[in-house]
Amino acid sequence: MADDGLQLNFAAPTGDSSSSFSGPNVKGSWKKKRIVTKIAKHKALKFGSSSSDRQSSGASAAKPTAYGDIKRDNRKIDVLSASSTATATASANSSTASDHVKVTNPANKLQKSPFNKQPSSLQRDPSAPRAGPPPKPKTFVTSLFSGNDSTATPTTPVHVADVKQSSNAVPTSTSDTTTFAGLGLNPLLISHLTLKMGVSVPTRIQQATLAALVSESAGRVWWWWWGHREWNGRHTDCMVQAQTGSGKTLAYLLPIVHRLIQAERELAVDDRPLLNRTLGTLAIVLAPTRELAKQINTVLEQLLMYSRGTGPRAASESKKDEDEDDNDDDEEEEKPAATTSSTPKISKHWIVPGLVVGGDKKKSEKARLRKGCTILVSTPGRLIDHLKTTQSFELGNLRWLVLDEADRFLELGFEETLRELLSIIDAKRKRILLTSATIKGNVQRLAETSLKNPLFIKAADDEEEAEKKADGFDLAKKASKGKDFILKKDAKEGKDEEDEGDDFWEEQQKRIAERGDEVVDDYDEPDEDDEDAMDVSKPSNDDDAEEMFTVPEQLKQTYVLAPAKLRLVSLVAVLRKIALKEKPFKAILFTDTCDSKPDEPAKPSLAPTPADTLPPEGLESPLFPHTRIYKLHGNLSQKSRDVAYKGFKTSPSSVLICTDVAARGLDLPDIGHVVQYDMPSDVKDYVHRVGRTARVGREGEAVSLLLPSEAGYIELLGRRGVKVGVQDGMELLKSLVGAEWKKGKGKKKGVEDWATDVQMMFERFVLADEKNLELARNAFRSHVRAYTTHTAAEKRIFNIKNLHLGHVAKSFALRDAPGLSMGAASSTNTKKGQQHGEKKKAVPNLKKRAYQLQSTSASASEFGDGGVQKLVGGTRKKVRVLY
Ligand SMILES: Nc1ncnc2c1ncn2[C@@H]1O[C@H](COP(=O)(O)OP(=O)(O)OP(=O)(O)O)[C@@H](O)[C@H]1O
Repeated sequence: MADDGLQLNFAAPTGDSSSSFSGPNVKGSWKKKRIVTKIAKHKALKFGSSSSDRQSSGASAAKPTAYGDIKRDNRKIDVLSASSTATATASANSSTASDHVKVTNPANKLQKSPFNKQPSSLQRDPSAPRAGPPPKPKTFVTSLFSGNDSTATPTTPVHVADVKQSSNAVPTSTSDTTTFAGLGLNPLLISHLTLKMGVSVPTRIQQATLAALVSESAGRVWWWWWGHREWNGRHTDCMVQAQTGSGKTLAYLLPIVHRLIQAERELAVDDRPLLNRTLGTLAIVLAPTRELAKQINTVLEQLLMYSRGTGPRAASESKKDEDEDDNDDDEEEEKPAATTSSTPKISKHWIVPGLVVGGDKKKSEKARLRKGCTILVSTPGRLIDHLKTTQSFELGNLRWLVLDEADRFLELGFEETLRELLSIIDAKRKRILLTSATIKGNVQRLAETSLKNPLFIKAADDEEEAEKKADGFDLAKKASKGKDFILKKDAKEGKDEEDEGDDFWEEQQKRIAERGDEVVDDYDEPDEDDEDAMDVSKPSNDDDAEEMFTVPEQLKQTYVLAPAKLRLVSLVAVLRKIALKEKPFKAILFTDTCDSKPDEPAKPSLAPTPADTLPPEGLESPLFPHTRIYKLHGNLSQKSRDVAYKGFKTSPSSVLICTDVAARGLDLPDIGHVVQYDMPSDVKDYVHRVGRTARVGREGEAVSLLLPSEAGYIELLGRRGVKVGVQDGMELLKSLVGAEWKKGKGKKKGVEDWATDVQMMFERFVLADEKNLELARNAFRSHVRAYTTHTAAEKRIFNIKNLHLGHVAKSFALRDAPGLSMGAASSTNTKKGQQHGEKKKAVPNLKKRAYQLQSTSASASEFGDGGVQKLVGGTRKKVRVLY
């Protein structure tokens, strides 16, 4: 091991943490002691020093544990079969459980974690020579496996989640009413979808939206086009909800394109179409992130190739326009689109896609808008910008507005912006669609106040319901918590259950009127005197807290309870395990924040190079052979974002370290794994994050790393319909064996040694350079800051007062917790908000939550016994701001 002034010690800190620091120079005997300790530990690990050994050596309180006996059988993930009454040990012995995930209730039984080793002196081989008290080492001594939080090791399984059939897959059984043709989709589109896009059967949500928005008699197109708002009975607007990866993008694009084609045909006079791009923008699709907007635009471009075959004019229109528009040449004549003989012909193509997103050149966007973009995909900030500054942006004929990931807009503080936008186009609009896998109360509120008599369209969750749908277009009509209104068969004939629906909306209106303006307090510290509020097993009072979610059933979700000191090595272990098992593989690694400075990685790089050299084009780390690691977060330049995203997509084996900027909508079919190093600040984001894998019926796995103190999160997820099984933490660490940056570093003796070595590699890497150190410190601060931003429902679990900052520092490869300045990020966020034209009041009130903590290396060291409590002296208000 390179001499970095640091030695390892598996002895746990005693009550007096300072004893771990300085002492007389007894180097020789210390080394000897360490060797002896290691031998004893190695023996214990290798030859079955299990609970009984530990009990006899002072660990008598430790019970057999659900995860963690190192000598246990070699199952990869601890995917356990369990009944509600089986004990964890029984579960562990089940051998046929590989298809099951054991879901435990962490709040049930708590016991010691194997992560939390007894002092190594207690494990010493009694025959080992030892004279007198152990000498105190001169150097800084640390152990990953002692002094860990062992408060919440789950043991009692409460639910077995059988892996069912894929729930977001394309249905296998079809009938007339569940095919594109049966649903009345334009034949041009059907043949294009089948021949060119590999889409031959609609997914359930596509069936539902097509049934609602397409199955109209052709004659109605006239009425629709010329301004009859309520052409489909009474419903003009829709909310569309379906699981992640269930095909929502085509679910809303297909009806739009279909309608435009129909309108073109209906309105042609003597084969001369009346419609052309000079009508301006007829449909706008808004996406919360640039990557998602680009992805939607790509799908749209592919779809609009329907009429071209070999002459994809519209698809290349954007690119061509960009080039032309850069020269500001807007004199271009419309040219007829080429068609192939294999697809039905239309005389001229006029549906032109357009993309305007932040980070792109505004000048060329303006020129494109001036020429006319029939369907425009945009991010909200840039759209507002054009609405305000681009005079030639024609919206007089706008017929559709789609908010993809609608709830995300509201979270980002765009509610006012959206209302502004809706009010601008309200007089002209014909249809607004809100879509998401998670439609929260805030979206419903927006719908209540801004949508006209909306339909709630939800995909059937199971085959049975899908079958029902085949019989009669079930459309969940209106949403209320836990209550859907299903349109019966006769809805198709124009008889829906509108009375019931109207009552619902009237009630909602009343509720809003009674409630008055809501004051949102965005840092609601849980009241510790309120027992209910602090009890994780009880539902929160949060208005949205008990919303139920569904995730794809074929998605295997597990969690690992890793004490803070072991979080970093556990993360490496998770990724190594994937890398060793699957070649090639793609994984997304979510972290909670990016650093506040541009172009710095969200976390210390997973490669042994200076942290800020994790470049857009990625790096390979010897820890994960043949795997390229990329980073993506909102503070990167657009160019870096594009390069990183493209690199991640095209590399055979790759990991994308990212923030929630990649949580929504991104569709990469080959992502097999999602890893969460930090939990998102809202359960619904958990659903979106894990939804990056297991798309359209494919397999996928999601692993979350939780602190023992956060174990209540699993119960909370369970209450919201998301069942997560447990993984064996110590078992997982076995994949660290062989992990090193340089070969030949001496014989490793056990998993703990490997884990410690990996941790040391990171720490040395961070210590090697002041810049790395600062990056790691920033990441630590960002993390602690982000920890305070959980929703009210989760603050009981993610309570900053539970954190041991010294241990948390370890998870950032720091040896001591740096000082915290909680207000530091507000400026970044504020800037961001302003950049998006956000009103001041919509900016999260960071000032309120930005209490400042002062730490010293002694009090916040991993050896200190204090977490935040010590630093804040019990309550936040008493904190002194020292710098
Ligand atoms: N009918 C279909 N048959 C086969 N594949 C489909 C079908 N419809 C969509 N897909 C594919 O499914 C994938 C996921 O689609 P999409 O991104 O629209 O899902 P989503 O529901 O919007 O997911 P998220 O909620 O995560 O944004 C895409 O790769 C798309 O090409």
